[in-house]
Amino acid sequence: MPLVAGVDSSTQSCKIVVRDAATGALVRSGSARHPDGTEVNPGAWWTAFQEAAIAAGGLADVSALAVGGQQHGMVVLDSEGEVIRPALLWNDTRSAQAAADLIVDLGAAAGVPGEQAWAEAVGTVPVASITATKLRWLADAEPENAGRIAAVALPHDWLTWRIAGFGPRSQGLEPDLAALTTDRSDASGTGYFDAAGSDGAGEYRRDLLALALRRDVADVESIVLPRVVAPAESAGSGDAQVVGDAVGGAVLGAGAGDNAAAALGLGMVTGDVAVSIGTSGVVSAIAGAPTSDVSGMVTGFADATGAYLPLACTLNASRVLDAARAVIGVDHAGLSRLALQAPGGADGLVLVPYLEGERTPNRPDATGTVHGLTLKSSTPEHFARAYVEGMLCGLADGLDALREQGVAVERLLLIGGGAQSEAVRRVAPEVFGMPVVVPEPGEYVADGAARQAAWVLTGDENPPAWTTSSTRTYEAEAVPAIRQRYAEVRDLS
Ligand SMILES: Nc1ncnc2c1ncn2[C@@H]1O[C@H](COP(=O)(O)OP(=O)(O)O)[C@@H](O)[C@H]1O
Ligand SMILES: O=C(CO)[C@@H](O)[C@H](O)COP(=O)(O)O
Repeated sequence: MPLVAGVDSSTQSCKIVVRDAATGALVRSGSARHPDGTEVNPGAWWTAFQEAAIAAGGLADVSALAVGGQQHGMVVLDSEGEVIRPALLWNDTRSAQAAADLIVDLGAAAGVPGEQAWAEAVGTVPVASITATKLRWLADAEPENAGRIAAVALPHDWLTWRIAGFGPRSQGLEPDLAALTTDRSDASGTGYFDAAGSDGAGEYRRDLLALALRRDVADVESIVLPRVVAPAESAGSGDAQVVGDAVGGAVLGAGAGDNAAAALGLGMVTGDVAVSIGTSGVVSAIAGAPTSDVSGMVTGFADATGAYLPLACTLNASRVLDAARAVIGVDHAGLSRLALQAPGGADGLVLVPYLEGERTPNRPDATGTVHGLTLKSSTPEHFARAYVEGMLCGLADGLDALREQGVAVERLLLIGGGAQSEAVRRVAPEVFGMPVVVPEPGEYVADGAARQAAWVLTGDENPPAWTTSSTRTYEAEAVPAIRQRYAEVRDLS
């Protein structure tokens, strides 16, 4: 019975699950940390992948493997396969001005408001997270580096390429840029890929790549963009020489952006909405048709099966809880306990959680603020509660934005590292105003990648019907005052 591996190369770590291809049963798993920071040398992802593979008991017996990864990161390669500069990650906000400039530029060219022009072109109004804005930043701030670009890839594309045995010539590897692959879900987050184009298969918009790099279209024709591999198509095979016996010639799946992979791992269907509390806070849903939100709150990405994945993403999620732990001096369990000891609404204490600036809404220079502090609310319990509520209010705004785009919201699934917090699980229904379903703790991005790998093995029309994990539903009376108070102060700072 063949085994498959799924990889989640996420912001904070690399996680690998090995599952039975037929049933989806978990066989073993491993993980390794990524370095901190919003600018990372991709070599660190490769190192972490190898460490995670060893922690997972090796991958020599695995028949297929696919990589889910943090979206949007800009990996620029020269003609020798060298990474030109460290990758700028999705949560790096230095390209905020570039995003604003690109909106103006496309609007001027199209003769309509820039937000409309982008929403119509690729379903997404650029913010600093989007890859195209990072390329514009590179063209402006580091023109010499921009001039050396031979290929642009995303984190999961680059890692798949390395696993397939390609890499920089300086390391004795074959720098075959034409062997770079991606998938429609991750490509849809670049800002230069129209997921709905070419009858829904998606197509690159080289004119937008050229706009980002301040060049003519003819000048970017030679830049290699990864080949977009179809959902159940093979992207090649792992090269044993590169990773010893770690990958052993496994068939490679296309891989996916992490949120699309999570949807596949959860077995999401229309009406399901995932609320993921990782480094990013993500509210996403499967949709049969593309969205184009000119407000920019919802990005019109693609899923990993050929459908769409409208999504609202905040910069401030699990790390808000980490920050609260640091401020109060407690561990995860302690923070949860304290938060649940304070009343709903924390007696008017509100945290606006823009600790890293914010992306949804687009406020890259914002900071976090605390409002309504009184003698009564000056307790660790109230602060713990305010941090949990503030983080969830940011996600509830994203959920509203999805509803405004006509997305059906029938079931909320709470996942990601932060969903392990009992306080988050219990406060979430009060804030969202509906029950939340918590699947058993797991690596749903890596699971989705594993399911994709199994799908490549079968070659069937649909992914294998793996049993989904058991869930627990958290119900509570809605506490509308939490969001009302948050809305009053959200835009004050
Ligand atoms: N029990 C817990 N309660 C709250 N947060 C937690 C808990 N366990 C882990 N986390 C947080 O989850 C985050 C990692 O989640 P993860 O989904 O793996 O993130 P990413 O995919 O962005 O790397 C960390 O910020 C960590 O502090
Ligand atoms: O930017 C987005 C989605 O648009 C983020 O969701 C990244 O894909 C990073 O994910 P995590 O590592 O936080 O899970």
